[in-house]
Amino acid sequence: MIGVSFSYRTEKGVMPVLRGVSFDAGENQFVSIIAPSGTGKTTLLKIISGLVKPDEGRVLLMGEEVTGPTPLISMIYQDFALYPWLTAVQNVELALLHKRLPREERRRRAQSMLELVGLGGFEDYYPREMSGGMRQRVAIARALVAEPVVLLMDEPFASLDAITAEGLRREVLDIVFSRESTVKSVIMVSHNIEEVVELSDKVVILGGRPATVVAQVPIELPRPRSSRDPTFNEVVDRLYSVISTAVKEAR
Ligand SMILES: Nc1ncnc2c1ncn2[C@@H]1O[C@H](COP(=O)(O)OP(=O)(O)OP(=O)(O)O)[C@@H](O)[C@H]1O
Repeated sequence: MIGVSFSYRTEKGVMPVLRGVSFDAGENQFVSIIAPSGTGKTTLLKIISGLVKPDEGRVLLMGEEVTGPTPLISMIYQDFALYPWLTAVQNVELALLHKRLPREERRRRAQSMLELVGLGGFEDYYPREMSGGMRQRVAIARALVAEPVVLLMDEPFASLDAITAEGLRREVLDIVFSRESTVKSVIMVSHNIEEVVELSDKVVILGGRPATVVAQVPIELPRPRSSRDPTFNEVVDRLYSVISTAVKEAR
């Protein structure tokens, strides 16, 4: 559960960014956050992950307050954030260093996560030898191997070409909610309304300055979802109109 307010303090003064932003991400729920650029989505993810402290309010994870970075919350970034001088398996192993496991066990867990994301056989590839889609799969494996309860994703498909993004989107739910994954909730920031409808159980719309939650919209389409389905497009159109009305009113 999240309920926070936050301002940046710079030499230019105090800039309120989030005001009373509050929502829940339940068990087995995929929640998307959608908002105009500069509204504070990335700031909100930093607060949820414990990297930034809210001025007011708190983030509760299974009833416990998040007071700093925790292995229970993993993050995936738009630009993958892999170390170029490490191989795929070494990048994934990095997320296990805090666990003080024997080296072989670390390697075994990293390898099995790479298999889960479809990269079995590519363990020794360096990021530069992989496509964007493969790099993002490594980042997903690295996020999952830490055994998080919550997975945060900051525009995870935005750097991928359309076809690669479509393929990875189709698989991502099966991967993050698979038996091998410990993830219970996913919170994704996205600008892409079709993507949000394809993946989400709930959409949280932020708007205004400072940003507040202007609407929360459940997406109740059966899965698997296809953008070629007319009811899918009706939901997309409805969400577009909710977003434009709500964001306009919040200005
Ligand atoms: N470290 C910082 N110091 C001061 N102001 C900041 C800092 N980081 C972000 N901001 C400001 O806070 C506001 C929210 O930024 P944030 O990056 O969270 O928005 P966003 O919704 O993720 O944007 P985008 O969609 O463009 O990525 C912006 O006006 C930005 O200029």
